[in-house]
This record gives sequence, C-alpha cells and structure tokens, in this order.
Amino acid sequence: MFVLVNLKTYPCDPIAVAEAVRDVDETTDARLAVAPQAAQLERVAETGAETWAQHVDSIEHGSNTGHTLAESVADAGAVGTLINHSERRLKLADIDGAVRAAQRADLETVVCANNPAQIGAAAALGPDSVAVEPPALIGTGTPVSQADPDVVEDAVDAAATVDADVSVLCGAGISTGDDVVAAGDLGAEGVLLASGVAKADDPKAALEDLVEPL
Ligand SMILES: O=C(CO)COP(=O)(O)O
Repeated sequence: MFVLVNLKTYPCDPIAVAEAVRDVDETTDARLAVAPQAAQLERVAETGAETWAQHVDSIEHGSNTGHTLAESVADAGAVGTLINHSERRLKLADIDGAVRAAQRADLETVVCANNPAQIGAAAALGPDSVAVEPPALIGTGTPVSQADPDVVEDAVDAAATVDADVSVLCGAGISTGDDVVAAGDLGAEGVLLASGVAKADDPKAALEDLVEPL
C-alpha cells in the first residue's frame, strides 16, 4: 500500500513529519511519502523521505508569475505531484496540462477527484494514479473506506473501465491502520491522508499505527 501524507498548510513541522515518514518507511513493506508546501520541498527532500508536491501548473518555463513549474518542483527533490486536489481544483484542460507538465518533468502523478464519475474522467488523462476523496469527509476523521465503501469500490471500477494501468488511492478521514486495511480490501492501492498525521501530537506514532497491520 502507498501511504501519501499531504501536509496542506497545516502548522506542523514539515521536517519532523518527513523524518518520521522516512524512518517508518524503513520498518514496513508499505511505501510512505510526504507532500509539503512548495516552499518546503527542498528541505523536506533533504531528509531522505519520498517527497511529493501538492500541485503543479499547466505551464512551461516562461512568463507565468506566481505559478508552480513542474521542473522546479522536480529540481527541489520531489518525485511526484498531486493534481486537482479538492482544495486546489482545476478546470479539465488544466488538469490535462498539469499531467503533461508533470510527465515532462518525470514526476509521478496522482490526480484527485471527488467521486467515481470524476475518477473515470481523471483516469482518461493518463496519470499514474487517481485518488477519490469525497469532500464532505475530508478532515472529519470519519474514514471514507469505512463510512462510504461504495465510493471507493465504484472509483476502482471506474478507473479500471477506462485504463487498467491507473491505480486508485482513496482519502478523507483516514487515520488508523484499520482504515488503510479497509481501503485495500475495497481495491485501493493506497491512501491519501492529512490531518491524521499532520495534526497528531506524535506524527511518528500516527504513522506507525497506520502501517502496523500492513
Ligand atoms: O484531503 C485529504 C488528503 O489529501 C484528506 O484529508 P484528511 O486526511 O484530513 O481527511
């Protein structure tokens, strides 16, 4: 299972979380990664933790003030990027362009979507993975894999119908190892989570709990 920890703009210490991700990754067969803010990518990557960006834009080098260039994210040490997170939604053409930009920079891609229908559309753009995250459950602590299993199963089916090579993650409210196991049982190949680690008093203990049953 892939466990991708999105730090959003939570006021946590990204280096401490990254060091915990790195250390717990060494104890488990699961794959762990962390997605800090763009300004923190380089320092986080220097910890040795697998580092992801939260967003890249559909642009190339040039006159694009205030945008995030995929090549710069890769130069900072990121190996992948989220695209179209529920809190950073893009138009369809911009999702497509961001996937192309990430591929140009050799970044792995996870395109997020709110529901199974959007997952099918996202899979058609040819990312490495898609992630279904019902917005109503994000940040609630109510795990999608247990509260709304149909949405995960339907997302897995929707992606497989479009492109069997696109793997499916799920997210929203995931915070325990049982939530991750439930996600895997529904056909997800990983989870995307934030508050369960970023807001934990002890992020390393939270990560250990997440991977313990894997
Ligand atoms: O948006 C999410 C991950 O990208 C999910 O957030 P929570 O894990 O806080 O519900």
